[in-house]
Amino acid sequence: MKVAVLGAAGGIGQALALLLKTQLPAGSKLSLYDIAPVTPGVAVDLSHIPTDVEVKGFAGQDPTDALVGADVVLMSAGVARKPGMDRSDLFNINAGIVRNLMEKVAVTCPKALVGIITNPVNTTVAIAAEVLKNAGVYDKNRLFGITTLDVIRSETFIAELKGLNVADVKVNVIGGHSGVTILPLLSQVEGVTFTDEEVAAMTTRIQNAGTEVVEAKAGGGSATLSMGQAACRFGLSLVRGLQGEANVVECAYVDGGSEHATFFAQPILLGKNGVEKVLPYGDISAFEANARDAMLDTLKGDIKLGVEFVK
Ligand SMILES: NC(=O)C1=CN([C@@H]2O[C@H](COP(=O)(O)OP(=O)(O)OC[C@H]3O[C@@H](n4cnc5c(N)ncnc54)[C@H](O)[C@@H]3O)[C@@H](O)[C@H]2O)C=CC1
Ligand SMILES: O=C([O-])CC(=O)C(=O)O
Repeated sequence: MKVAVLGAAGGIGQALALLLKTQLPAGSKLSLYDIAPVTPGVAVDLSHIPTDVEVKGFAGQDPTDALVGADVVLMSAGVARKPGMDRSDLFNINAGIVRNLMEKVAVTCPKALVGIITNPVNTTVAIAAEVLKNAGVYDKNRLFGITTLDVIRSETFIAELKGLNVADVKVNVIGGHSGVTILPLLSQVEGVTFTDEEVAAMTTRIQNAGTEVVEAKAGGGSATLSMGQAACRFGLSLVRGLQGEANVVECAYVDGGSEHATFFAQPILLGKNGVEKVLPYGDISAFEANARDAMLDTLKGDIKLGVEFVK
């Protein structure tokens, strides 16, 4: 199994690479790419950790060498938010970065499962899809916007509020990955009841959790360590699916035939070809149905921006 991380010298990339070096199945290969010249050194550093995962690092303008033979590509290349910015403010720089990297993915490892971390995810995933379509290699089951950070935040915050063991808390987060498009389905969390006030406050906290980190880091970037953990969880789930493990389910932002929008985050069953099955997200409360319907214009606008950028 070969996993490539693009943007590997950054805050997320280094945390993710460390977690993958220690958690990928024995015999895996980890390929690190970033434009930053330090990247081969990051790989040498990691290679001194005694696990059976071979690490190689690549720097420079061309990711091709890092992508050859990749089964999974996780992309966090790009710029991060500073206080006062919205995720959509990253579009101007990150749209071109994602397009250029995806053009290389399309040529070098068109069958790889690709997980996009780079913001604004609602838009960058649409960009990635258009690039793959233009290259004639698009498979909607192999492209994912990684929204796992919204899931792990939800699990953490709910466990804290309700005094639960976080390992027992499971929650689906649907929609997209910014502001009102992030919708945790609190009504489905087993063994927990929330007052209306708690639902409103918890939903807002989860939607604003990225900003919480951006403000706390005071100009030093956005979530990197929790995102490293989230991307590792999702990347390992992709690998487990590829290896034929049964019942691997994650929420992700996919082109899954949703009635709501071309791309929509919801639970998916992962398998040997990526998305095995898009799962229904189940019954939701009136509050959640309202929030879902209210987000759709924003989400569709974000997607359109990505499609038009490539056209
Ligand atoms: N999906 C999600 O839930 C989350 C997404 N993010 C996003 O992830 C992205 C990365 O965040 P950080 O790692 O904190 O940023 P960072 O600035 O620490 O790292 C980004 C890395 O990308 C590299 N890079 C820039 N252009 C590149 C190119 N053309 N090819 C290869 N590498 C390139 C930079 O050299 C840098 O090492 C941001 O867009 C951020 O908004 C952040 C947190 C959560
Ligand atoms: O908020 C940001 O800019 C980074 C991000 O996507 C998150 O932490 O959820």
